[in-house]
Amino acid sequence: MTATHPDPVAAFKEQAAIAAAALVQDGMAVGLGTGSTARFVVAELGRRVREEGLRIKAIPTSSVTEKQAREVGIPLTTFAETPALDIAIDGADEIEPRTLNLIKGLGGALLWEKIVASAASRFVIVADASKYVDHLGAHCPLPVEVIPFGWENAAHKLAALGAQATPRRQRDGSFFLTDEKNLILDCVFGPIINPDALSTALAETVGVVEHGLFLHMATQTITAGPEGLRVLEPQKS
Ligand SMILES: O=C[C@H](O)[C@H](O)[C@H](O)COP(=O)(O)O
Repeated sequence: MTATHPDPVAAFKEQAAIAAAALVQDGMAVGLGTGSTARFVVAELGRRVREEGLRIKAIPTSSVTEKQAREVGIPLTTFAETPALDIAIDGADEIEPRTLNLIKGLGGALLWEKIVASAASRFVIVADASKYVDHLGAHCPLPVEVIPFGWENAAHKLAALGAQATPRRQRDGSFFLTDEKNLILDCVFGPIINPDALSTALAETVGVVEHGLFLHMATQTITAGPEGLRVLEPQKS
């Protein structure tokens, strides 16, 4: 299958997605990511299930992806049935190319995404080449999922860590709610020089359920851009 999308950035996403979907083999348990790039992965895996008889079972990372997976005919499983996954394939908002540390969650699915990624032997990221940055936080806010009760208190604590924290809202002004009915605080930290320290501080913040720093998790990134496909693995420090 080759990428066909008329929009060039979407075509790069589709190209990366098709290359990553080719890593999935018969019998695998697969984590299905969320977002505009992961959407192409789910579409391609669905095509392989229908046209090539690929036998897989999958766990989706959001209700949106679950709906798409059902529509394209991918059999779903649960962690009760399948506690470990062979591979998870997902998008990213920012990628640090040396470590493959990531920011994820601009689509609001970071909590289920991190659970699924942590259950997978291989965590493959698909993206267009514009997602590479020198330092995480350079362009994107860091999404932080917090429980609704006392979210202002959590925002205050995040401000003390250096963030400008804004609750994500929908077009009608109401709060955006995650699949777990939590809120997202979009936190502008600027370039994050020590992501490990920030990750630890966020994990210790009461009221924070999870955050969008995915550190030391990605085993491979597959990106596509004007220079073609690029496959990276984390460099040993
Ligand atoms: O919550 C959303 C996810 O982390 C997405 O995988 C991420 O935002 C990348 O999405 P996209 O492929 O649409 O840029």
